[in-house]
Amino acid sequence: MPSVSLALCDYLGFAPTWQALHPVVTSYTLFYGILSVSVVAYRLSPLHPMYAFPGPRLARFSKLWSMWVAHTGRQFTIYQELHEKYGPFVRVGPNDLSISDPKAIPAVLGSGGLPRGRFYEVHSDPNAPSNLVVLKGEEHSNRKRLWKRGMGPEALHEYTDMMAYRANLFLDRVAEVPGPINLVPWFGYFSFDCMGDMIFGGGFEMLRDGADKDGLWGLIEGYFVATSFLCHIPWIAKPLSRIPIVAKRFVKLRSFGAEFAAERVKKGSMKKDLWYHLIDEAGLEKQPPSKGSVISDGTLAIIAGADTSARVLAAFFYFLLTDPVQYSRVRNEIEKVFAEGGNLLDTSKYDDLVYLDACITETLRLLPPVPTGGRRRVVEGTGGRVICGRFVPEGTEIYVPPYVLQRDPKNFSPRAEEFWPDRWLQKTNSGSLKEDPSFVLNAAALIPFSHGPGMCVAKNLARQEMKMLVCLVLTRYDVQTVEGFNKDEFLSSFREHFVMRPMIPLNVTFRPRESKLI
Ligand code: HEM
Repeated sequence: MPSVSLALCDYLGFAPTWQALHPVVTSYTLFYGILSVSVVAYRLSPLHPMYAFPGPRLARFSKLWSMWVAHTGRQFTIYQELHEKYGPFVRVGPNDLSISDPKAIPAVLGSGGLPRGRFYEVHSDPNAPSNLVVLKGEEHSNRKRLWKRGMGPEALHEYTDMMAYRANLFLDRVAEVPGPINLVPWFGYFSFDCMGDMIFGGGFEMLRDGADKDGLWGLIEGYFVATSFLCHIPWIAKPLSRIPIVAKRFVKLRSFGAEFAAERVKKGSMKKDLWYHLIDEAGLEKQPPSKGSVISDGTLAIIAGADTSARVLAAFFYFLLTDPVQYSRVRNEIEKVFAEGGNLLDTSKYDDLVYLDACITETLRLLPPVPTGGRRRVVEGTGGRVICGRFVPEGTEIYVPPYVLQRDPKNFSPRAEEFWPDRWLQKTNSGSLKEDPSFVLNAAALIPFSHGPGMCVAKNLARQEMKMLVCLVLTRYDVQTVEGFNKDEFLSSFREHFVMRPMIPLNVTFRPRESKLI
């Protein structure tokens, strides 16, 4: 081989340079070759502290396996199959574990559990202040206090009018569009507009345009695809972010946030929107947050909030539209709760929509928008952790995957893989199944919003937003999937890049109906 390259260099006229470089190149190649072989041998050997955990051989020695899995977008089903094969602990990377034992939920995600892993480093913009998801410890709790104020019952009440405006606009716009409508982007327009109003006092107008004209949604989807790869090699994220062409998504996202924030500050707001709470306009904090950190958090809210809610709405309508019995039950319940002349925007009645609530919960169980979840880390220097009776060495990153837990018959039985909202009503009614020993409902294993200190701040907001739109749509329209819609194909088209989304349209028709509700 060296003689071939020498001959080639000679032919090209590089021979003297090559001769000088040859020993250096050979030493480096040898050094890195031996190093790589030793690392791989160590990772596969019984000397590695993770040796006892079973898992695919390729995953044990290289991150390339995880990157391949991320590339398929089927990480959630691949992990489910691995757990079926290997049991509750699976080694899914050289130093990565996936645990599907519900007892791991408090141990890993709960307070006193583990901090977020290096996974999240790629979600941090190196040129902007950290957002909530990247902060740790006390800094995280301090910032979360502001978020909690912005998501409390009083604040939610304040957002109702904004949501109602967008939900009504949705109804008007779908009636104007000729022919069948693909619900997937339209739910996106709705939830992006809601988030924009709530955080920055408006500005997106995707529903009005019937399009994502500024490419914001596309930008976020691309961001999720990129980060779902990079989170497996977070050490590369920082150097990459210095390359302008790679960093452009961050820069664009940041400038979106900054532009909307500038507009919000200029216009002010008559409402106590989320910005009001995050920037602490009420002056409740000893140390008010910087404008930069609020821009980072506002951008995070768009990234974390719009896509997720839109995906749940699409999944919810999919289940309902493919099951006429459930569809009628939900609509009948809405009409009963609001009775004649009732106001569908009266959110205080939403707690009475028990069956609708069960349907939303069942959707979140079967298709959680963040199906594998973010990793947590056993921090170096802590000496490791015992989790569910097994010693886990320091430096390990741990998944507790919602999709796997929520479809496990040990947690939800019978019909673990089926849409069966009634399972959620057995605990409130003295349902006949409650006494049946084969009936299992382990509500603690339901974690679509995660659990513990890193849990979603906005789960009540998300539920309220979904309920409002469902109430309005189902009472004003008869909605049907178009002829030829293939329900199995739609279901198997879901792909995960941190957030899970369907890759084919959910085409429907809207037929107006008479309703006495307003
Ligand atoms: C159905 C809709 C939603 C789902 C399923 C969902 C799910 C999640 C999950 C699983 C996490 C934890 C991620 C992790 O730690 O690995 C999370 C965190 C978060 N979510 Fe949501 N989310 C939803 C809607 C929203 C909305 C509407 C907003 C914003 C207005 C939002 C803002 C956040 C924030 C700020 C965090 C970080 C919390 C923290 O670090 O303490 N989410 N969400």
